[in-house]
Amino acid sequence: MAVSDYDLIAAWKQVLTLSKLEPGQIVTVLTSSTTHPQTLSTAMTAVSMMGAMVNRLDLPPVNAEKALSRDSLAYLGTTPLTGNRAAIAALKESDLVLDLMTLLFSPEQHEILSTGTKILLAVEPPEVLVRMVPSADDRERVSRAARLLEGKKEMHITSAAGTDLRCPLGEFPVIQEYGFVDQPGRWDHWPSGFVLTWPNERQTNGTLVIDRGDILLPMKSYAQEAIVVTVENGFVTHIDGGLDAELLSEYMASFKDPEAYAMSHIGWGLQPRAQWSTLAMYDREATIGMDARAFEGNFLFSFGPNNEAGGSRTTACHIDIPLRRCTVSLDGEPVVKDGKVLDNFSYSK
Ligand SMILES: O=c1ccc(O)c[nH]1
Repeated sequence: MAVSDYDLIAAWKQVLTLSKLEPGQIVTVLTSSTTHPQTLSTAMTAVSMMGAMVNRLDLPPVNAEKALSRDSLAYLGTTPLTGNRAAIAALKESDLVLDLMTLLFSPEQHEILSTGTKILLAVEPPEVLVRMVPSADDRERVSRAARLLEGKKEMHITSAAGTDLRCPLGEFPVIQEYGFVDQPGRWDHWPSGFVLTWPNERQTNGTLVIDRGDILLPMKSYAQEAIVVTVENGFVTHIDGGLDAELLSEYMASFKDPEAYAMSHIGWGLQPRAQWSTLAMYDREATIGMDARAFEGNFLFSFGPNNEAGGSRTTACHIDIPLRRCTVSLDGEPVVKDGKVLDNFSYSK
């Protein structure tokens, strides 16, 4: 559904206000060849309307010779910033970077954040941005879930489909994604609405069953039949099933990188305006699938990098898989039951 400039400018002003943008601050909008023109023009207009100074830094796309997909989250690590001292210097000097290109999981992103620069990723289509424009309620919902996760020793995930995975916790921080950057040095992603952390390195054991209807990203497909994934000491050792399992296996194997099989982030969805069914309404390349990552009550797990959380794994292969109908327990206490965020923590729309 098309969006008017008026509505998208209003959405940008809401996000920038929640991100505490001040008059006179410097904002750099980071773009590349896939940046949506309306997202770009309305971002620059909204920043100027709020009295901040706006730059645009346009960088050429990279990885074409390596990536098997045009999804900006499918091939990670090297970005147009890699080795680009002048561009990195400009972003470090900015108070806020609006990333309309995708730096996520890049080492350079951390270097820039460490100077206090805030980075907000926004690459979904305009109507998805407007539908899930973040709110203070989103932050409240996610931060309450984060407080539940802080300090816990184990996340145990089960499902009727057969998932039974134990993830010892404590080595990595809890990360909140609620769609705006209200603290210096914070990164966030608009749209989002989930809490995540990483399991202790090499300590996850058990089985993950990707059931019929669960979503594979960046494939952006709904599994047609169950895929059974075995995890031993933090790494995937078996991927069994039919064609979907074969496609996932072959894709991961194409990276020829053992780190691709490592457990990456785990957590659960908390965005009531995100829907499991949305992905079925879009062409594969029209979205990066944030509805799938954020719909309320999912169990979102991933394989591959952990540099986002301070780890050393920067593998280019990054798989995100949100499961429906799981029970997620923290030190024996369920926070999500059969895909429903528990009443004491559920949130009105
Ligand atoms: O916002 C995101 C997007 C992808 C991902 O793996 C984590 N967070």
